[in-house]
Formats: sequence, structure tokens, C-alpha cells
Amino acid sequence: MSIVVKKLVKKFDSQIAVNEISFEAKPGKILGFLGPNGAGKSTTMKMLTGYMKPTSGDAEICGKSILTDELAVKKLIGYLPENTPLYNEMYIREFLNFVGETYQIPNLKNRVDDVIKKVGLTAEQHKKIGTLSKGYKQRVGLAQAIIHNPEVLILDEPTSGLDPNQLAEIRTLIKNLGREKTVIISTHIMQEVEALCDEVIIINKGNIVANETLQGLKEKNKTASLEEIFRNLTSD
Ligand SMILES: Nc1ncnc2c1ncn2[C@@H]1O[C@H](COP(=O)(O)OP(=O)(O)OP(=O)(O)O)[C@@H](O)[C@H]1O
Repeated sequence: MSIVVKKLVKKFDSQIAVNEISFEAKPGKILGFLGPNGAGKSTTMKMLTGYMKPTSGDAEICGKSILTDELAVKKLIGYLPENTPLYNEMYIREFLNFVGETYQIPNLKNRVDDVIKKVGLTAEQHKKIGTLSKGYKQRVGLAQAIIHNPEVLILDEPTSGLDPNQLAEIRTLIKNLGREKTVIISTHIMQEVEALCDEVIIINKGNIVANETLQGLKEKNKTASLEEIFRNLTSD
């Protein structure tokens, strides 16, 4: 297992955003992390990537604890946050070089060339980040997430705001990455889950209400409609 989550809790004052959730994820599989707005998806992802301390519980990324091995965990994970914080004043190459240097990547120039090609930024590569369209900014976000070739990818709504062409390209990229790596993606797009995910977790009000293979989820709920399953499991 490359991700083992153990009774993870996050409280904000009296509000329990994530309520003692446990789950696992393995390499070569894409795990879809679904839930209504405010369910606790981003909060969980932030805890797994070391950007937010859990109130209690722990998680291991390739055997390293998010509580005690924060640095090792950051190296093992590529993270695309929901609203990718990018440096708008920087040029794409400058930014990717900067990120690459923090990971001390050898032959960085070649690696930057590689990721630019991989995420489809070749035509835009000499532009300033601030001048890019939303979809291209998203690609820069993906490029910084994969530059250090991490074992685990955590992508928070990776295709939000992309046009249909970009959507298809980025989905193909994620699908390919998922062949070797452990990938968790959060999304509200059920077609995306169908197209990409092997396994699905549905979270509602901080609690896991489903944790199945995509096929298993449909069989258990006796319908092939993910939207119907989602509504049944998350409506009040
Ligand atoms: N820093 C914070 N301080 C206080 N409350 C927070 C904070 N971050 C998140 N929350 C609350 O925790 C709950 C879960 O939020 P979270 O962002 O994890 O939801 P989400 O499932 O990612 O939602 P969405 O689909 O809208 O992105 C929400 O009620 C939110 O208001």
C-alpha cells in the first residue's frame, strides 16, 4: 500500500470537518475522492500532503508518517491544490526551475523540458504565468506536481475550468500517470470518475459513506448511474 490513512480527524473549533476516516490506496490505481461541497475532501488532501496538521490520527505515505516524516512525505507526493497557488510574475520555465531546485533534481533543464512536453505547455513555455488562461495555469500546476517524479499524486479537482479538448488531454495524462503511480483525484464530474477511476471513496460531512471499486459500487447500489449513487449516499 502506498497510502494508509488511519483514523484521520480534523476539527475547526467545534466543527468536525473530517471525522476519523481510514482508507488505503495502492500503486497502479486511480482513486476517485468524491463528495458534496464542504464534505472534507480538500481538508483530507491537505493533511495527506503535509499542508495541514490533523487534529488526531495519522497517515503513511510509502511507509512514512505525515506526523513525523513531513519532509520525506513532501518528496514522495506531488500535489495539485484546488486553487493552485502559482507565482504570476514568474515565467513558466523560471517557476518550474525554481520548484525543481527545491527538490534538488539532477539534470533539471532536461526534466523541465520533459514535463513541459508531458503536460502540453510547449507552445506557451515562454510566457509569464500571470498571462496564461485558466486551463494552462492548471497545466503548470500539474507540471510542478510531477516534476520530481513522485510515487503518489494528489490532485484536487485537476480538470476544473478546462475546455473539452484540454479536458481530454489532461485526463489521458492522468490515466497514464495512474498506471505506475498511486493517484487520488477529487472531482465533481461523474464522467471523469467513469473515465479515470478504478476505486471510489465517497465522503459526506466528514464521514466515508462508500469505499469500493467503481464496479463494486454499481453492483452494490444496483444501478450503473454514479450520479444516482452519489445523490442517494449524500443527500440528507
Ligand atoms: N481553514 C479552515 N477553517 C475553518 N473551517 C474550514 C477550514 N478549511 C475548511 N473548513 C471547513 O471544513 C469543511 C470541509 O471543507 P473542505 O474544503 O475540505 O470541503 P471539500 O469537500 O473540499 O468541498 P468542495 O467540494 O466545496 O471543494 C467545510 O465546512 C469548510 O468550511
